[in-house]
Formats: sequence, C-alpha cells, structure tokens
Amino acid sequence: MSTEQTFDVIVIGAGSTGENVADTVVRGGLSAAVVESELVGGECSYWACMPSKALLRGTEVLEEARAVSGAAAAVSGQQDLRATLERRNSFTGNWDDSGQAQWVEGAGITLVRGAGRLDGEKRVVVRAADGTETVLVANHAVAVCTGSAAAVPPLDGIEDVDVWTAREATSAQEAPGRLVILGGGVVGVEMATAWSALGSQVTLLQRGDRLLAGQEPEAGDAVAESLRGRGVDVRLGTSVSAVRRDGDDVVVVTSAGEVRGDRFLVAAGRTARTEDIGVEIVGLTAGEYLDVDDSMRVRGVDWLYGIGDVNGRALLTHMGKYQARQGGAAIVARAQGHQVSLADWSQFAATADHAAVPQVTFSIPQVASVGITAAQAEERGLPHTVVRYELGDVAGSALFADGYTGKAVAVVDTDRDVLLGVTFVGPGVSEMLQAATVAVVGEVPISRLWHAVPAYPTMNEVWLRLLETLRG
Ligand SMILES: Cc1cc2nc3c(=O)[nH]c(=O)nc-3n(C[C@H](O)[C@H](O)[C@H](O)COP(=O)(O)OP(=O)(O)OC[C@H]3O[C@@H](n4cnc5c(N)ncnc54)[C@H](O)[C@@H]3O)c2cc1C
Ligand SMILES: NC(=O)c1ccc[n+]([C@@H]2O[C@H](COP(=O)([O-])OP(=O)(O)OC[C@H]3O[C@@H](n4cnc5c(N)ncnc54)[C@H](O)[C@@H]3O)[C@@H](O)[C@H]2O)c1
Repeated sequence: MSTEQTFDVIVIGAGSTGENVADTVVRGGLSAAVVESELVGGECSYWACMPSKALLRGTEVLEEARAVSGAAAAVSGQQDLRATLERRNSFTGNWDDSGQAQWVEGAGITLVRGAGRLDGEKRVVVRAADGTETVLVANHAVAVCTGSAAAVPPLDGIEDVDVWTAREATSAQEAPGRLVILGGGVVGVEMATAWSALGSQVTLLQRGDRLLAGQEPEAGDAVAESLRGRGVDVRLGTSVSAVRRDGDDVVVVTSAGEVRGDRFLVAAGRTARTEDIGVEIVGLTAGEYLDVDDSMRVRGVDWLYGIGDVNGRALLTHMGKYQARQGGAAIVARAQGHQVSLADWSQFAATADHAAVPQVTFSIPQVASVGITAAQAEERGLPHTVVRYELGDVAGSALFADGYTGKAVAVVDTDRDVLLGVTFVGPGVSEMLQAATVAVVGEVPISRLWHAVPAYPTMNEVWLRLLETLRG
C-alpha cells in the first residue's frame, strides 16, 4: 500500500545541489520535499570535496612551512597518519548525516528517505529501505538532482577485482601500500598527492600526454613534475587494457607493461545517475546526462528540471549550488505565473556555466582557473591573445615561499578587450581565484583593470605584471 502526499516542488537527491534547490524554492514561498536514498549532503560531504581536501590539507601546510627558511626548522618528523584520517573522518561527521538532515528540516523542507523514481507527470514514487512506497505529487515541478557516480571503464577482468573509486579513496581508514591510479584528471591528481604524502607508493596512469588535460598546459606539466619529485610514478601516454588478481596483488595491464599494486583506483571521469529514476517516462534515455536549458529545465518537459552533476554542465559543488539558485528562482517565478528570462546573466539563467566556471585543483602546486583556456578560445574561433607571467617573479610570491615557482596565464579577447580566462598555478593560488572570477564574469575592460591596484606585497601583484606584459 502506498500513501500519497502533495508538495509544490519535489527534489530527488539531497546532495549539495538538491538541498539548495529545496531551500531556494521554500524561501520563495513554495513547499518542498527532498528525497534521499543515501546520506543527506551527497557526494561532496562524504566521499568527495570535504574528505579529499581534509586528506590533503596537512600535506599542504607542511609543504608551505618547509618552504620558509627559519620556519622549516620547526618541521621535523612525519605527518601523523592516524590523526589525519581522524580529522578527515570528523569532516564527514563519521558518515552520519543527522546534522544535515536536521538542517533540512530546520529550513522548512520535508525530507523523505528512500529511492525516488519518476512515475508519471509530476509524480515521484519513493521506495524506502523497508520496501514501503510513498507517492509524492508536485503542484509545479520535479527537480532531479541525483548527481553522478564514478565511470568505470569496461576493462578486461575488472569484474574480478575489488576496484576503488573516489568513494573508497576518500574514505579509506588505512593508507594502501601500493596504489595504482587510472586517470590523471582532478581526482587522480588529488588522490596521488594525498596518498603519496601519507605513505603510499603511487603509480599514476594517464592515457593522454598530460595530466589535467582540460587545463592550460602549464598546470599539468607543473603537477606532473611535482608528483614525480615526491616519488609518484607518473606514466603519461599509457592506456590500460586489462586488470586481474594475483594473490593479494592487483595486476594492471597497460600499453607499457604490467603494474602491481595493493589497490586499484579508477578515476576516469563520471557518469550521470539517471539509471533508475524513470526518465524513460518522458522519452529520455536512462544513464545519460539530462539536457537542460539555462534555467535548468529539461528541454521539452516543462515540469522537469535537472540540476547539478546530473546535467553534466559543470561537475563542481559550487556550480551545482549556483544552478540550484538560478533554477530554483525560475521554478518559483514560473509557479507565480511570471515570465522567466533566459537572457545571459539574468537572475534565472546559469550563464556562468558557459563562460566562467571557477575551479581549484588542490594538488601541489595548486591550480586555480576560471573561464576558458587558450585552446578553447582557439576551438571557438575567438580572436584572442595569451599572456603568461612567472608567478615567482613578484615580491609577494617570494615572501610566500623561498624559491617560489608558479605561472599565471590570461586569455584576452582582443576584440572586446576583456578577459576570457585566467589560470594560476602555484602554492596558495586558490585564494586568488575570486578576483579573476569577478573580472571574467563582470567582463571588466582591460583599460579598467589597470585601476584595480593590487596590494603590495601580495601575490596578486601578478595582475599588474600580466597587464604590463599585455601592453608590451
Ligand atoms: C573525489 C572528488 C573530489 C571532489 N572535490 C571537489 C571540490 O573540491 N570542489 C568542488 O566544487 N567539487 C568537487 N567534486 C565534485 C562534487 O563532489 C560534485 O560536483 C557534487 O557533489 C555534485 O553535487 P550534486 O548534489 O549535484 O550531486 P551528489 O553530491 O552526487 O548528490 C546526489 C544525491 O542524490 C542522491 N540520489 C541519487 N539517486 C537517487 C534517487 N533515485 N533517489 C533519492 N536520492 C538519490 C544521492 O544519494 C546523493 O545524495 C569532487 C568530486 C570527487 C569525486
Ligand atoms: N578540486 C575539485 O574541484 C575536484 C576534485 C575532484 C573531482 N572534481 C570533479 O569531479 C569530476 C571527475 O573527476 P575525474 O578526475 O574522475 O575525471 P576527469 O574527467 O577530470 O579526468 C579523468 C581522466 O581519466 C583519463 N581516462 C579516462 N578513461 C581512461 C582510460 N580508460 N585509461 C586511461 N585514462 C583514462 C582521462 O583522459 C582524464 O584525463 C571532474 O570533472 C571535476 O569536475 C573536482
């Protein structure tokens, strides 16, 4: 027997995105239920951003202290693995979501535990762990915020091996002795940095000729050099064809021979969590990312929204939350019978998804970027010029660390005289990113940027050097 409840908006998935969609519509005066089959808070809180950054932070702090002569003398001994893992555990609330569930209820959102599935127009069936079913009916909209999962390539023998994905790599309670990682993207690079510093012998396999392939080349080159310097076996141009067990070992068969490890982490991208949510009822294909317009509405289905990782536009927590604010506002406006403008930068459009996605890779060195790369400007046929500057050559960097090395890269639209993209590579650059984001989103003219005077002696002085280099 199933019970039926009605809400203005039903959100499937209480990750960081779903929580924010529900919060936005409730603040807009609508009622909302959010359905969650695992932990309220989703991937970011328990198996992604938070635990991975907690694993990395100690290594970064030690590295920064060791790079300041005088301070370096105080850094002796090894990082405490147990304490690092316990600090990481505390950031995940020991994988207990009661705090976040409390927040949801406190925000006036109804939390429904169980797996949600579309069952008709504006109808969602929720199957709880005990098999009971509840039917939720939406007055206005259903927002699918079910996120993404690790994509595991169909390698020969993979079904016989206990593969690690980002979930196991971020929640492990011991450092693996030998860790073999497939994929030199963000997850592969961050996990190689974290676990190599915590005692694992890491081999990183990347099929392309560069790590962090979607970034400016300076990023992947610097990170590869750094990882090698800290003992990681980085193998570029290496593809993996098969994997097998041999006693306690995992044997990974690559285009350049076999690699043995205790653990095998697959970090080869993500796949949409749309397998079991009934998208077929609106003519969509299970397993594919939801194709949405800039208000996050699924094209062709006026009551259905796809927000966050599940739409594949920008797989980052802060972008999912941004889309939640924009899409949530659109849901509220449409419920009130208002027109929703999809014009660029309107209050309902997630325009930044196309032009200004900020991202920090917490490798050593860090990579902080926003907007498009020079290669993307080329692909899009945009008239542009690229300006590069050695970040180590400004006084603030020299103070930050002895022998600081880093790069700044700016892609400038030569027609419109505005920034298309900015990338910083180096220690401590994550905190420099927001200025670049404001400049890209605001399309601040280069002539006006000369008036944005960076404080001395900070690393931000590189902005002035980039402008001087551009002027020639
Ligand atoms: C290792 C790693 C590190 C990362 N680090 C960062 C970082 O530093 N910064 C950053 O910005 N991004 C980072 N990301 C990306 C970030 O984790 C995601 O972009 C973010 O979690 C997406 O949020 P979401 O709410 O859209 O999806 P999710 O967090 O995946 O949430 C979806 C929720 O839906 C639930 N769900 C799924 N199907 C159903 C169903 N049928 N019924 C009910 N509930 C369902 C799931 O249980 C889950 O709770 C990282 C990713 C990984 C893998
Ligand atoms: N700090 C952050 O913001 C952060 C951290 C981690 C993850 N994330 C998000 O999570 C997403 C997923 O990260 P990811 O690293 O899994 O994906 P990714 O797309 O960044 O990188 C995957 C890498 O694996 C390689 N690859 C894929 N299949 C392969 C194969 N069969 N053999 C060898 N190499 C193969 C690809 O060439 C690519 O370089 C990212 O898009 C990012 O948005 C963000």
